[in-house]
Formats: sequence, structure tokens, C-alpha cells
Amino acid sequence: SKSRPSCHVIGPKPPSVTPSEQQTHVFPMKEKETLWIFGYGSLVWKPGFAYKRSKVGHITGYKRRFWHGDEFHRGDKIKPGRVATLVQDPEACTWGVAYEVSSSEIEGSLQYLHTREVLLGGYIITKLQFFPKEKDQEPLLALVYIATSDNPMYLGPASDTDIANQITTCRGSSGHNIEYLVRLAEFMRLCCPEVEDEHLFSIEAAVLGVIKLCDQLPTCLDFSQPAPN
Ligand SMILES: N[C@@H](CCC(=O)N[C@@H](CS)C(=O)NCC(=O)O)C(=O)O
Repeated sequence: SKSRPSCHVIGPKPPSVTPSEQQTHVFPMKEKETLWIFGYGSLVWKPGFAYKRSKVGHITGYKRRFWHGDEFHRGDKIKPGRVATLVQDPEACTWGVAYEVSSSEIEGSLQYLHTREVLLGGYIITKLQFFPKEKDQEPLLALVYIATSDNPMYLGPASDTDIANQITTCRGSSGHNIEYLVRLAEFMRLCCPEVEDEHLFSIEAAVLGVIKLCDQLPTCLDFSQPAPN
């Protein structure tokens, strides 16, 4: 974004904790206080938990990269898929969606995300300042799930072609790895059309190139259906 705020990475990376500890450990919660959760990968199109409202916006100090392996949702132990994580970069911003979870839903949402993101996905939680797209709205503190480079599933950088070849041939319990990539690219085109996300769109172009070469879109990829919530 043009007038990029200075980067706020609030506090050191906390160790991954259980959902109830998450609730107090990450955010000392007052009675009736809501919790904001920021998504930048599958959470932007499949949050999977109940929320009061959502806002499109960005966090600063991190770039989104398809550098995290996934042996469950979009891959398996033999052919791990590639999914999004955040990598620290003081000059970068990452766009996604922040969801406001009401106090009565926080425990259930954190339990759900602990299984999906931490146990199955290898992410840990941290908290970052989120900047809503609407200019008249104040920044807010949000929970974020990040898979760091010391994570056993970390795959790290690779060429667009190598990443595309991997994504094109992987699928897991939640579906094909291409779906994960294309739904995220669709979200960015729809909700953040002014944002240049060279990494995301160059991988998408490389995947579409591979698919053209094979002269078919895997039939499993019917994007005419809306994303599962
Ligand atoms: N933490 C990121 C990435 C979340 C993510 O993509 N997690 C994977 C686990 S490896 C997932 O839940 N996948 C579900 C799916 O692919 O449908 C976010 O905020 O969106």
C-alpha cells in the first residue's frame, strides 16, 4: 500500500499454546470482549468458525509465501502440498481478512483452529496489528497463524515452476492444492484488485501453464461452486 504504516509486530513470537491458554495468553480477555483473527490463506475463503463480521485489510512486516508444506489438507505424506505462510520482511504487507469473533464463540473457534492450524497444519499463533482497507477505520490487534522456518513442514523458497509442478500434482483431505491457490488468487482479484501480489499471481500463471501443457483442468476443480464456508 502507498502510505504504508510503520511495521508493528507486537511482542515476540509466543510458543504455541492450548486454546484456553491461547485465549488468555495471547489476549487477556475481558468479559464480553471480542477476538479478531486474521486470515491470509485458506482462512480468507474458508474460515470454518462463526464470526460477527469481517474486514478486508492488511498486516505489515510480513510477505505471503507458498513456502509451507501440507501433508493433510492439500497433500499427503508422500506428496506434500504447498500452502501459504508469512515470512518476515519489514518492507512487506500481506492482505487478507480479519474476522471478529464474539466472546461466546472464542473458545470454540480457538479449539477448531488449534486442530486445523496448529495440530494438522503446523502453524503457531502470534498477534499483529491489522489495518482495515477502509481508511476511516482504526487498526486493531488480531490473532495470526504463522508457520515459521523452524517448522518441520517448512519447504522454503522454490522457483514458480517447481512450486507450480508441486501444486498441480497434490491433493489432500480438504481437496486439490490448485483449489487452494486459485481461491486465494480469486479473493485478491475480487477484494484487493489494487494490490500487486507478484508471488501469488506468478505461481497461479505457472500452474495454469502446467495445466494447459497437460491440456486439461483436473475435473475435480469445479470452481463454479462457491467456496465451502
Ligand atoms: N494461517 C493461514 C493459512 C491457513 C491455512 O491455509 N491452513 C491450512 C492448513 S495447512 C488449512 O487450513 N487448509 C484448509 C484447506 O486447505 O481447505 C491463514 O491465515 O489463512
